[in-house]
Amino acid sequence: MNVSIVGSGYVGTTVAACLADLGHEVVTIDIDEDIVDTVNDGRSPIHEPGLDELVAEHGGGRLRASTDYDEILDTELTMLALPTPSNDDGSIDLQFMEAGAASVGEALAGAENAATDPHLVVTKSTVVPNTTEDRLAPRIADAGLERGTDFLVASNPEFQREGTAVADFLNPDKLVFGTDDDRATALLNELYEPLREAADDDVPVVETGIAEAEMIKYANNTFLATKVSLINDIGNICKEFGVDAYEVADAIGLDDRIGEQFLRSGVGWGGSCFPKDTDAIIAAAREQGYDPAVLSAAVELNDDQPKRLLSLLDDHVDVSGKRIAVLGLAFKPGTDDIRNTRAVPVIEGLKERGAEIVAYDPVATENMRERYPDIEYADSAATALAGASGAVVVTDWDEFAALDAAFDEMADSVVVDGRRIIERRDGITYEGLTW
Ligand SMILES: NC(=O)C1=CN([C@@H]2O[C@H](COP(=O)(O)OP(=O)(O)OC[C@H]3O[C@@H](n4cnc5c(N)ncnc54)[C@H](O)[C@@H]3O)[C@@H](O)[C@H]2O)C=CC1
Ligand SMILES: O=C(O)[C@H]1O[C@H](OP(=O)(O)OP(=O)(O)OC[C@H]2O[C@@H](n3ccc(=O)[nH]c3=O)[C@H](O)[C@@H]2O)[C@H](O)[C@@H](O)[C@@H]1O
Repeated sequence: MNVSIVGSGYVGTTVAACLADLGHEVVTIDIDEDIVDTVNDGRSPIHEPGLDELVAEHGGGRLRASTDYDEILDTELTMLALPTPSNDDGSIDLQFMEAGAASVGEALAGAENAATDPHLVVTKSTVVPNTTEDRLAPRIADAGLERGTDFLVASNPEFQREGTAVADFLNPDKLVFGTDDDRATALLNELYEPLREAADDDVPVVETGIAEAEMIKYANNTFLATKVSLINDIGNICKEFGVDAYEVADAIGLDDRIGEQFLRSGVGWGGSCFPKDTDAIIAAAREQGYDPAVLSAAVELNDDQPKRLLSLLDDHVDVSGKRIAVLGLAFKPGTDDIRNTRAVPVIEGLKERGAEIVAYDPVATENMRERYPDIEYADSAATALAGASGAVVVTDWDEFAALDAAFDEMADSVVVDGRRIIERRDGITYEGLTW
């Protein structure tokens, strides 16, 4: 199939490269010329394992990028993979989605030889229920187009994680097709047929309504975020009792009804989506007159975990004027993404205490330097630790597990681990956040 994807960021580029790898002809459309040039040169605009290879193989060939919305005219369907950031009140800012939908409509309306089949516009981004219906379809129609004749809309939320996006996209637990027209369902089935054939296991397809599909995405993300907050709550109780929360989690994870995943307690959840999506669905629910108590508590608990980490550090070191190492800046390992990383509240707390911060991350340093140009960045964990009077671990990068002799070079070997990643215990003052 010929496919266009508007927005060539984390999701758009990953989906595009994977669809090209599965045999589709894909063009991404982005307003950022650097991103477009990068993709066409066969380079990935983002750090994501496996993506460099796919873009190198298909970039400039079956995978192209452009700034020109008219490219969608040669395609059968267009996915909107545009940002849906938070407004100050937590609701989602739809300006990028609406701008993209309007541009798609204008391109379709300006076609000299209008296609006979309606063009399918798929909402890939995460949007609250009824957004596609109430806010996006009307923007497409604004160009003088008729829904059902000139265009169709659908929701096909994406469940990939950063750091494993390529593998997740190619082997999803499920595909969700939210449609109100059989022609849209048929196009989505055709789009994903090669993926389902190539996947390691059977991939269930959930065919549902558009608003249901939009809500499934929020239910999925907020359920997982709440699961982590719940294990953090349990972990905080464990710490009070001197109980190892990881042994507890391993045991409860054996119960199929609980499941072993997302039971790693620690400094909490960050990233571009859990915080944003939780806030967005809480704001949307409140607008309807419902106040989601559990989700609000999950957010509150998550906000407290970095404070608990720093308070454990305070128990051992007065950090004012002392060199303190922050190990890990990305919101999770495998990515250079620092959006809503727990490292930010940790750095803020250390700054408030007057600490001299030295930070290290294998890939996210440059992104963090833009946000905090004034702190010191080390080029290795060992360099960050050398001479430090304390260290906090914020991201569970594998390389931190093996740190050993580097702790002996600290001025005072106090290590507060927010991710249960450090293996060394002997000869250092080690505090786990929930163990
Ligand atoms: N990052 C992730 O792992 C996941 C994100 N999502 C959702 O997918 C959506 C997109 O997220 P990301 O890919 O992370 O965003 P992103 O910020 O990485 O990428 C968005 C891209 O859209 C481009 N753009 C902005 N306005 C445009 C316009 N009018 N026309 C063309 N291009 C434009 C930007 O230049 C940027 O390259 C969000 O709703 C997010 O919640 C869903 C699942 C996973
Ligand atoms: O909508 C999205 O963008 C994506 O959000 C999450 O993916 P992602 O944020 O990339 O990463 P996760 O692996 O879910 O981790 C999120 C945060 O939770 C934290 N986490 C995760 C698991 C755990 O057991 N403990 C824990 O603290 C991680 O450190 C990280 O800060 C979801 O897992 C994806 O399904 C979804 O598509």
